Amino acid sequence: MPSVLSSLSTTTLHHNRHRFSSVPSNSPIQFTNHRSLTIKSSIENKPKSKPGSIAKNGSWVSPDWLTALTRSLSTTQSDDSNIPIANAKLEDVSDLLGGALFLPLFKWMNEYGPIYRLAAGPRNFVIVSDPLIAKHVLRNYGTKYAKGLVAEVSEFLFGSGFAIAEGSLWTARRRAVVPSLHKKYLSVIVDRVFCKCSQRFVDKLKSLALNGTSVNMEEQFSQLTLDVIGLAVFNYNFDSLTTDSPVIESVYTALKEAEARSTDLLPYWKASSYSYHIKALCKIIPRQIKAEQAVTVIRETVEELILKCKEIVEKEGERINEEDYVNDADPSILRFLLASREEDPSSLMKAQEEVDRVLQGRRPTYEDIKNLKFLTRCINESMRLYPHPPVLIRRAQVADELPGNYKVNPGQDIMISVYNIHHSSEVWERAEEFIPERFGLDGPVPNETNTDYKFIPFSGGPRKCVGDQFAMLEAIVALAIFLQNMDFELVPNQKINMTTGATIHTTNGLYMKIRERQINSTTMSSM
Ligand code: HEM
Repeated sequence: MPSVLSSLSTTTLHHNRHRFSSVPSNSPIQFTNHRSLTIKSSIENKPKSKPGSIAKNGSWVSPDWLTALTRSLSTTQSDDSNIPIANAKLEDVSDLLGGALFLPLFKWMNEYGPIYRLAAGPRNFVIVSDPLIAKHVLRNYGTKYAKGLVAEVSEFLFGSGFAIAEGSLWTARRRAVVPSLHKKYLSVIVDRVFCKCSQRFVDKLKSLALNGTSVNMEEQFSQLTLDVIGLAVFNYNFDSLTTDSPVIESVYTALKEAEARSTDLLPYWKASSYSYHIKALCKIIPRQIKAEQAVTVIRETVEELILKCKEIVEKEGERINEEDYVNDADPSILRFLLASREEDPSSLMKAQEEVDRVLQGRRPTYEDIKNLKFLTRCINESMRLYPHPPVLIRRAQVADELPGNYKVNPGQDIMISVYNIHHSSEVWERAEEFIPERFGLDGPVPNETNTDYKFIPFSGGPRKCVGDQFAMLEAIVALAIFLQNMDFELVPNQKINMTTGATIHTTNGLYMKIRERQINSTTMSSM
């Protein structure tokens, strides 16, 4: 584990490289049957507290100022929770506030175990890195747990939108949206939307390849995603592949603001709803000005889309509820898969061979997807290593006892670190390595149920992502068409730092040299 810790402390993907390799037949990570995976479990493991760093029942030794603050806030309550308290250091906290939120959480998991308490600003969070505790919390949404803090800090962006709504409003919206993402709809948009947008995407890349310039692939994939969601959900052509769109930057800014609000020492933005003076203050604070401008761009775009959509629907004589639209897609599964390309050309070659064999040079159809098994596992494995969002947030509604005999009080904020669960060596063999075969090519596509919450990129329980099939199909089609048409290599010596704005992305982009691929048609047909 020390090597993992040291590589993470650099907070760069560049240093945190994965060695790709295949799983030997005697590996403990195998499908035992077609329904479930056998993977090491972690719940039996007791917290690995360092001697002297924390005392039993949460009293602290050598607390930093933030830990001390938590203590002062909670001294009135007796802590019989059994949950160890992480000793937050100033340097860790600056990482937490300005950089990639999930990296210090991983560091503390290795010090304090699969559950610990952490002070962040005036709040304290219980950080969960164990699949069974995550399962308990996520599945008990609606009875024992709510979204809580997520709704509070994102209200400025989403209003009472679907993703953060609670109670009967959420139930009604979920019931309305889920049926619209059914198989028939998905099979139609594979050709009409995913293939169409991906083809435009590679056509643009081919022209960029002629210039020989380095291409920021993160930006290109973000534009592809925006085009897909515009066309699929709103029947609207953003055409952001050929014209600049301010929406992507605005979404990043707004999500970063939501994340910052969850750990702000002084939640002054909250007071703006009742104090004129503080409201005025928000108008001159640069971070708030930027956030407000971003939200305006997003609102105007969404309003324009809804108007267009209404026109279309009214022509077709149907009614539509404007708040039932969502856009949660993010292409990082693609870009991080590509980032790993340099480290094991054999995985890339295997994926490219599969694409050539299955597609024989044509565009993918819905029926082809189930045969692109290795490509799908590469995406699953990328989502294990780079889950976005890397943390899920819930708030306890009642007193509860978590698996492992940990107690939480009503109102307790909980962060489920998906990143920690996915990177834990207690949960996964060779957790830091990129091994697409770990999921087994002939078994089911991994999800929270068949891995018992060890693999939860789309969350689990009642608030699980409704767009998981949509997102997977989009990624498979886009990547298949990309690999079919292009060869690429990372621009050497670039530092690829991770950051978060609710989801994982890079700080300065991800640059690649790309060129059009020459496919030998005789080789292809002989496969
Ligand atoms: C790779 C892409 C995606 C990932 C990793 C992802 C991940 C997630 C996760 C983790 C949640 C649950 C958050 C929680 O439990 O608190 C979620 C919720 C949601 N996602 Fe996705 N998502 C993706 C793409 C999409 C797409 C394409 C759509 C729509 C077509 C979508 C629609 C939604 C909606 C509506 C919710 C809220 C569900 C609810 O609260 O009941 N997502 N997503």
